[in-house]
Amino acid sequence: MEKINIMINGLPGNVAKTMARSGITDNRFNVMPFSLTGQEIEDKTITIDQMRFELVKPDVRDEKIIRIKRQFNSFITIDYTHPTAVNSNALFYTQNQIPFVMGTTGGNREQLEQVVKKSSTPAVIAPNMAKQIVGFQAMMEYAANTFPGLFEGYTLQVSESHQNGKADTSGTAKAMVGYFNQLGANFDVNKIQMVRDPEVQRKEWKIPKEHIAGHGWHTYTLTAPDGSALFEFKHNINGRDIYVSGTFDAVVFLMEKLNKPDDSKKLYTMIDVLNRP
Ligand SMILES: NC(=O)C1=CN([C@@H]2O[C@H](COP(=O)(O)OP(=O)(O)OC[C@H]3O[C@@H](n4cnc5c(N)ncnc54)[C@H](OP(=O)(O)O)[C@@H]3O)[C@@H](O)[C@H]2O)C=CC1
Ligand SMILES: O=C(O)C1=N[C@H](C(=O)O)C[C@H](O)C1
Repeated sequence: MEKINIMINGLPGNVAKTMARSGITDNRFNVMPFSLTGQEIEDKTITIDQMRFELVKPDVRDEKIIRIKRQFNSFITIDYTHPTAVNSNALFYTQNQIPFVMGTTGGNREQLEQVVKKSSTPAVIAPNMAKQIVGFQAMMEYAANTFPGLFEGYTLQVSESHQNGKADTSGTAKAMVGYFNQLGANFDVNKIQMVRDPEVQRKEWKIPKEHIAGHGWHTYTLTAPDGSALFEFKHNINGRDIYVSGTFDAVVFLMEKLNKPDDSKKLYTMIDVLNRP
């Protein structure tokens, strides 16, 4: 089978690096030696496992992409950049007809979805690519659609802990709140408790020392009005390796969609990817 060209955007960021390391050794893919990066990055290149990537800043990307597209006439992009870049990057991909997997959280999510829906460019967008978490989301979606109001009157508490540099509230937690609200919880996403203090993470949350710099821990607690019942759901992820497999499945999924050009649907989630036959 022909290798799929992938461009991993967001280097030298943490998740983009994890994707690059795994992509280089995955024989389904040909990792392209370019990565969209932030305007402030000073280095012009970065080397990962002996592969050199040219870092492409926002002010030169319009010109650069013409040359990249000449060199690689078909490719799929993976975006693990910054919440402030989500909407402009999605616009860039759709304008240049580059199918993309958007793992980056934050930005204006409604606008993000609209841009894809109105375009001719397919994309998989999800705040969490860990397949086991996506499976949990699918269960929540089923419950929300099948038993709306099941937790009417219950009080919901949501807390999430991530590495200190994380810029936004957990996108996963926000998505989960959507399901809990369908189940009757009546919770405002602005009430999600964000923990970014390494000392609290180590001492109170007992997050292993070696993962303080890279983790995503989430707890959702539902308490009955009279306190007689409590339901708690947790997903605690150390490191970033778990996101690789789902992201790469999403790339393969998009490639299959591109090979079926009659499909008018353009916007997909990781639940669609998980449901792939
Ligand atoms: N969907 C999922 O499963 C997962 C999603 N994520 C999300 O992925 C995103 C990245 O996370 P992480 O790697 O930890 O973050 P980092 O801050 O480590 O990396 C982000 C990188 O993106 C760069 N960047 C900034 N602006 C742009 C731009 N316009 N175009 C391209 N690159 C840009 C940053 O540069 P600079 O430093 O100059 O700003 C930085 O190098 C976050 O939104 C995070 O929540 C993370 C894990 C899993
Ligand atoms: O920034 C992270 O690290 C993560 N971000 C995603 C989110 O905001 O939900 C997914 C995961 O929690 C890791």
